[in-house]
Amino acid sequence: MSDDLTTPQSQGEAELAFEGALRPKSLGEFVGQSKVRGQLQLLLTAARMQDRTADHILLAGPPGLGKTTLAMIVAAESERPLRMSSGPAIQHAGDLAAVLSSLVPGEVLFIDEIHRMARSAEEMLYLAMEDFRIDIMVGKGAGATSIPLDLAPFTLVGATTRSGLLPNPLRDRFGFTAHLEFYSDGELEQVLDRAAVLLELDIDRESLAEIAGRSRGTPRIANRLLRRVRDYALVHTGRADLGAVRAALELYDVDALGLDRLDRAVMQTILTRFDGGPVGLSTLAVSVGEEAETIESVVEPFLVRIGLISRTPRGRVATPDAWRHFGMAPSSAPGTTQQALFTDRL
Ligand SMILES: Nc1ncnc2c1ncn2[C@@H]1O[C@H](COP(=O)(O)OP(=O)(O)OP(=O)(O)O)[C@@H](O)[C@H]1O
Repeated sequence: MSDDLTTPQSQGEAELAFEGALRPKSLGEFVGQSKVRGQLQLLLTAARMQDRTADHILLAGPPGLGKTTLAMIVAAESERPLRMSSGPAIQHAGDLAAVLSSLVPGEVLFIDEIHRMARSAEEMLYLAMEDFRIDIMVGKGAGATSIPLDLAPFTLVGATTRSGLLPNPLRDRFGFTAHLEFYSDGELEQVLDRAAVLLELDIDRESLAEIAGRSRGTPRIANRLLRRVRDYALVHTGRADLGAVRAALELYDVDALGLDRLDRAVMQTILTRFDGGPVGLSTLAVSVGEEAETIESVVEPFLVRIGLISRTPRGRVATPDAWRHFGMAPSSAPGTTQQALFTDRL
């Protein structure tokens, strides 16, 4: 993926430090997702009242909506230590055994991108989640034996952008699955307001609303756009007002709907090369030179959500709103789309 300002994935050390400073530390500070907050609050309170570890929790949803933040909050609210790992870091059952066997009682284990864990580790995790026990294989072939190892009780918090890829036996072992939704503009305004206070940035409500409207329902993107607006105000205008917001976001190619370069490339491909679709995911990915997974988990949910494309059994189709947004008329016969009419409105 490119280094676009609107990429919902986190980008590098500087952003990690910035995000760390802005992360809400408790459920009370966490903006939006009120249903999930209520569900988590109940689960954690019940566990605390019975002095036991909370049930395992699966956090599902697109990147940048607060899964890591919620895992940290689960540990903080339960007053337990937190261990962080990720699916790509667990490529063998042994990697997982090393983590699990070193957990202290009650620890919260966060596994980000849990759908990318090795299959052999997944199987080890089933037993660990259910019985707090693993079987360690020693030796190979006919002489191999398995040695049972008891684990300290722990709470697993798994995060995934692709819950559909998790095998059922793993999904079933989570006591609770939280489905995180994109944030409303009003909720993003609250996220931005809180961030502006923490960054000591003087910015008016109208400007916050403008940034919120271009943030693709994603707090990570909202905070990142705010940072660029802060830079713009510092270098050019001296104040973070509506003019600075519009100029900064135009400079970074973020349009009025929050579409970025990749979104526009996808839409242009569907509209102009495939006459509005339907077009299959892999064809689309090849046409725009991007991985199918990125299109499916990042670009498409947003474009569907704002009503520019719809998914049909035969592929992705541009909606009438998409033709309108891009100032184009749908063609009546395939291959005759009037590309000359194309104006990529900002
Ligand atoms: N509900 C929220 N209220 C305030 N800030 C939030 C909220 N959710 C997320 N953020 C902010 O957005 C940023 C990204 O959040 P986080 O890292 O938790 O997302 P994520 O879903 O784990 O993303 P990824 O899947 O890429 O790991 C953080 O800086 C965090 O402070």
